[in-house]
Amino acid sequence: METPAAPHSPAADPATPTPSVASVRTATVTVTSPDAMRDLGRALAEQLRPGDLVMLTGELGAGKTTLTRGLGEGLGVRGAVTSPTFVIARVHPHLSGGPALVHVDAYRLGGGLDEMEDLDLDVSLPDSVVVVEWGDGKVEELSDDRLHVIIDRATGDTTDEVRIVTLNGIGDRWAGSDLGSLAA
Ligand SMILES: Nc1ncnc2c1ncn2[C@@H]1O[C@H](COP(=O)(O)OP(=O)(O)OP(=O)(O)O)[C@@H](O)[C@H]1O
Ligand SMILES: [Mg+2]
Repeated sequence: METPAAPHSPAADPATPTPSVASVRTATVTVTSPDAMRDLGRALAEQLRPGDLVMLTGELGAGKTTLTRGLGEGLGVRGAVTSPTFVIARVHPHLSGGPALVHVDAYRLGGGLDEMEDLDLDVSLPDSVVVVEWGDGKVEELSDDRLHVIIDRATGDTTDEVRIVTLNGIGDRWAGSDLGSLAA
């Protein structure tokens, strides 16, 4: 991954400062196919680290699981990511010592945090990347910091495959993040 030039870089002209991408903590990406959604997941995985919470918001069939599939591929975890409909959470261990992916379908999780901890997942959440579908209003308390990903179908879309994906990094964790690079 490219490192942005330091502010004092001799190459930078002080008269025409370029805005620092490091401060971007929100981004909007237009995704035009399921494959592109997967690619976005792979790219996003490069920015994730152990302890991160990713909350996915979007209607039925928006593409939450498709994005998570790309995340799993990008992270390098075991097992294909599928819809966790019949289990509340599925753990995908990392293949070579990195963070596991914990994929949660919070739809039937009534109480939120307490139940999540009661699931007895046999994995340490601070050492994992936790991705939650249908978690709005239920899992925010798991962490002060979270990446909220909102997937909307484009209105008036004729192909029915266009999605507008908005990423909002919330909390100190995301303050210096480079989400803007995902929109490139
Ligand atoms: N741009 C796109 N991104 C993602 N999926 C798309 C896109 N265009 C079409 N699709 C299709 O929409 C469906 C998305 O399914 P997916 O399981 O990822 O949605 P979901 O948001 O997880 O749904 P659920 O709420 O049921 O869990 C797939 O059938 C996929 O092929
Ligand atoms: Mg899903």
